[in-house]
Amino acid sequence: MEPHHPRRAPTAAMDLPSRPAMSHSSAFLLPSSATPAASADAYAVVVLNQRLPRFAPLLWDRAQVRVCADGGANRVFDGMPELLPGHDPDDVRSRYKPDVIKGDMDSVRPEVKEYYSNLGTKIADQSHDQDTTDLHKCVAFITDNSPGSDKSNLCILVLGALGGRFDHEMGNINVLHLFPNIKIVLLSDDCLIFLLPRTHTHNIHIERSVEGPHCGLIPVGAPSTSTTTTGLRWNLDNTHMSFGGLISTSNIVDEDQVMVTSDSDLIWTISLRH
Ligand SMILES: Nc1ncnc2c1ncn2[C@@H]1O[C@H](COP(=O)(O)OP(=O)(O)OP(=O)(O)O)[C@@H](O)[C@H]1O
Ligand SMILES: Cc1ncc(C[n+]2csc(CCO)c2C)c(N)n1
Repeated sequence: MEPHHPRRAPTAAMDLPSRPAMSHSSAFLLPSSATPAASADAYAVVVLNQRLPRFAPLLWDRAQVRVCADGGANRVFDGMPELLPGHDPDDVRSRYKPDVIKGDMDSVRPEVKEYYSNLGTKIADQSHDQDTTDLHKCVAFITDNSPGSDKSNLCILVLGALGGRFDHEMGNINVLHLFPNIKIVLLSDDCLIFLLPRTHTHNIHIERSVEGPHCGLIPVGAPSTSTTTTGLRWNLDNTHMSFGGLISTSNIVDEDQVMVTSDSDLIWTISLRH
């Protein structure tokens, strides 16, 4: 094959109508010393009721808005001093003050609620709504309160979203599908997840110092008739994916840039390095 020829004729890509590109990067996880301009993009942090990931203080420090989902406030109250040994626990608590505690308020401890309320945190009790999860309520709050109609620059980082109770995990993944136009990243100590809406072709920049190599591409909401990728060890080429058939788990990123195009919304997941 002559050097300037493409490695493969673009038959698969032509089956999918062309769509605008969307870029993704996990630069928000880089330490301050290595932070490129891209990670300076504004983001909100939501803390859920699970053990705080080790990078919680870093993400909290750089966030524009900090929201605790109900019992997530207990995790900040107890967990931030634990993650910052050598600092005075009282100083840490007063410094890591949520802007809002939101949810049905059956998990936040009364003394925690009172402590933050006295510091000026807004307490939004939504115990009347037993049909939406606390994360759903928090994301709706953030989108409703972010200025302008164009939410494409808004990013929401959700801490403690994975691992633990499977019903909660699935509820958290459902929130990605409920807000397909908002960039929401679910995080744990071990991996991250976000949605790749079918409306776009996706360029995922891999931050190799903090993420990879294990990854997956999963059609949670609906089967995909055609998904095409580049940059993976096991690429898809106009491939059908469904539960009960093929889904891409235990894949590996082989390049710094992964491209994904699909006719269905897909979940992208990648391991985080310790
Ligand atoms: N074990 C978990 N795994 C994943 N996410 C969780 C887990 N526990 C809580 N969360 C998330 O944190 C949010 C707040 O948790 P909290 O325990 O306050 O909720 P809750 O509504 O009281 O839950 P439930 O009544 O079902 O126990 C939940 O809506 C969920 O998004
Ligand atoms: C079909 C159906 N299943 C479960 C619930 C319960 N539920 C869903 S979200 C939520 C609030 C949790 O903070 C609760 C209690 C429901 N309402 N409808």
